[in-house]
Amino acid sequence: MITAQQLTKRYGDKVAVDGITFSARPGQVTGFLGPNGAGKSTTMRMIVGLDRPNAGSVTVNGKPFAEHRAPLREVGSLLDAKAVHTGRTAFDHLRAMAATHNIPVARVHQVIEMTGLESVAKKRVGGFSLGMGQRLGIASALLGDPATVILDEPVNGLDPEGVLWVRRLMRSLAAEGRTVFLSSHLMSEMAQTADHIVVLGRGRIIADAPVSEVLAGGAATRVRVRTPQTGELIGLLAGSTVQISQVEADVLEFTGIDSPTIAEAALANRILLHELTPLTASLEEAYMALTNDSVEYRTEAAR
Ligand SMILES: Nc1ncnc2c1ncn2[C@@H]1O[C@H](COP(=O)(O)OP(=O)(O)OP(=O)(O)O)[C@@H](O)[C@H]1O
Repeated sequence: MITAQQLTKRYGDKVAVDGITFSARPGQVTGFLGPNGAGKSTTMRMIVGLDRPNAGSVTVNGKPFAEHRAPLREVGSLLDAKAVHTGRTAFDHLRAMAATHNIPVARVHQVIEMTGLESVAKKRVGGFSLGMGQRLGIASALLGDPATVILDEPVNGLDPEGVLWVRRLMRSLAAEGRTVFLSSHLMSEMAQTADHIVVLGRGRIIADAPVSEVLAGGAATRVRVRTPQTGELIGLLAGSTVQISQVEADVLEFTGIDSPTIAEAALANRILLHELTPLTASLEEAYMALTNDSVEYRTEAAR
């Protein structure tokens, strides 16, 4: 369980994390989403005691991270996959970590197997690909068999098979009753992995809800209508709460009105419809709608 209350971090004048309150619960995968610079990494660093909050607090399994006697057994984290001594082999790296916490070597073998690193365990970490580095980072995070797992962008650099593997692993860790907290700037990835998401924008929480709710509430649903009588249908339905855009000569897209209402109005006015399709917003669209005003750096094209 992770519980943050009014958690705040400033760097000089910059407020990186602005009084956020949220929790990540056992048995669930909680996705921590936000555009670049939103404050995700800073929050994660505070959770594991690498950064000190200026105000507020955050606890893991009921205590601040630093107060746990054997933190690796409570919280496993992957914050920077490159922060590994590159001259060591993967096995030696894990064995050295295990030794600091009296974790038996048998567990080192177990996590190597769990993360598919058997064939490279005796190779130097310096020669690892990004994907292997991520696997090693995840192996390190799981070493202490922790109740809470925190991973910053865990699928970064992984190929599609690796992405699928991480997704399944995260689901299985949550199914075992662990708290799984993952960050990403991609909603599409979280949609398939997380039960609950917390969305951050410019250091503040802009959504904290089950994935299904964010999808339903994030963006207005559109309806696509194909009709040879576009002019008549526009004349009939255009109003202050209904927006209509003409997509093709005979295709309109409506927002602010649902498909049964359009069908009934068309029937009553003898307007022929060739197609009537509700277009539910994708999670990606819902996320874009949510974070639209909170992107710190934006390319000209996306403005
Ligand atoms: N050590 C630091 N000194 C000064 N500013 C910092 C420092 N670390 C982070 N920041 C600033 O705080 C804000 C939040 O950064 P953070 O890395 O937490 O965001 P993020 O959501 O993890 O982004 P990304 O997805 O790019 O990793 C950014 O504006 C960043 O420039």
